[in-house]
Amino acid sequence: MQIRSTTAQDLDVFLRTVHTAFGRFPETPDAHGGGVWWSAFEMDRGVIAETAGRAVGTAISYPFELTLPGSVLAPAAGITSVGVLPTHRRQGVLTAMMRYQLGALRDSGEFLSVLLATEGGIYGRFGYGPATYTRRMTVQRAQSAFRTQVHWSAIEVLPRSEATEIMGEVYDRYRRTQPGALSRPHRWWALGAGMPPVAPAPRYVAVHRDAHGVPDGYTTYVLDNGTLTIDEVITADDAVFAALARFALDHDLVTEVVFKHVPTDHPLRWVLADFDAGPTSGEMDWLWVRLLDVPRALTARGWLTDGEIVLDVDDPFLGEHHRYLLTVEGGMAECVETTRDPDLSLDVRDLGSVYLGGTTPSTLVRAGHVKAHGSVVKADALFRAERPPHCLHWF
Ligand SMILES: CC(=O)SCCNC(=O)CCNC(=O)[C@H](O)C(C)(C)COP(=O)(O)OP(=O)(O)OC[C@H]1O[C@@H](n2cnc3c(N)ncnc32)[C@H](O)[C@@H]1OP(=O)(O)O
Repeated sequence: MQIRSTTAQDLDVFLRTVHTAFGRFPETPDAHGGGVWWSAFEMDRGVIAETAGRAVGTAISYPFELTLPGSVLAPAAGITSVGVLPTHRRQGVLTAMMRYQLGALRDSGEFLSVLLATEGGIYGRFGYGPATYTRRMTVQRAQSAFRTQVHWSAIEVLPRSEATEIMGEVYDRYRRTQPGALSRPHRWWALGAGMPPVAPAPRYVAVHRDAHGVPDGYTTYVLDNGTLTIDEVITADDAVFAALARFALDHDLVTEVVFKHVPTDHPLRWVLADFDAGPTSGEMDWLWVRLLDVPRALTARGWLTDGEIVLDVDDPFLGEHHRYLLTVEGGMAECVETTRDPDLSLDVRDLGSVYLGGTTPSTLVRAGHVKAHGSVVKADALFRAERPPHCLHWF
């Protein structure tokens, strides 16, 4: 078997192979080559596995910016379209592609990689840990009174085709403040790549404007048989979120509103007068994080609490084991190798899970994955983020 990087000439064979791996026929792109989930690929970022000159496996990465705690923007390679032909599975093709791809990313200076996993059992062995979570919230309109009245007069409903630029701008402001959020490059919006609501699927877009008429929030939704389903509410302002939620809940012909993606501990539940009016369900992992360079990743993120901690980090896939002293002062961290006794011994995949603050080290200690050599209270306080990380981007 051979693994090689792809070029623009490989697009057809890449798509044929990945569609066969997923058992799906490709959709037809629009006249400009866009409108399908893969249209924003950069083909020089892909890999193909071949046996006897025939493609049997694929993977590619997007050059994202990931928002870290402390509103720090960091480059992150978003791996996607991982597929191995049904006839070639469980023979180490994915393992070989991962080794090639993670090695190439490290060589090019990347220190973080992210992905969305189709199955929870695949990526831990490669050093990825689940790091953001999402769930749905369903509010019955009849029970939807807010504790404090909210007005939404500054909202306008636009056709999807007229809202692309506004959505791109509002999304970009939002994602800079939300730990766990990913950039959506202009090319991605322009080509209508991805999945609904960003792909040109039938959706309405409600845009909220501030006192100067500048868009500061939007929501994309569709109403079917009394259920108004909201794909995403995008704003950096919680009051605007409440206004857009009220708009949806005040919509005629609606019996319930389903917010498809809300982060853990979102204030919407508390905005409702009746706490039980916003039950949540369908909690799932979303973004998985892999640290490719532990000191660079740890010193890149912002920190809310001063302190120091010694981490003994095992990386079985890359065959590495290092002990680091992390010292945080004034929100900035230093990270150096040390021989001091560790506070925590952990696998790099578990470090990926706590990195954005979405999972506490103590949860993983209680799960038996992470070993604490003493109290874990300090580690929990250190890794906390300003708010639970959340990612809405599908790729
Ligand atoms: C980021 C993304 O793109 S997610 C998309 C992932 N792709 C898919 O779901 C498409 C359908 N599935 C596939 O194409 C393939 O089955 C893949 C890509 C998931 C796995 O490819 P393979 O070449 O079979 O993996 P490989 O042989 O390298 O397996 C490595 C190890 O992972 C395990 N593994 C592989 N797939 C799975 C799985 N779905 N669930 C649990 N374990 C798995 C294997 O058992 C093996 O374990 P071992 O080392 O203990 O023997």
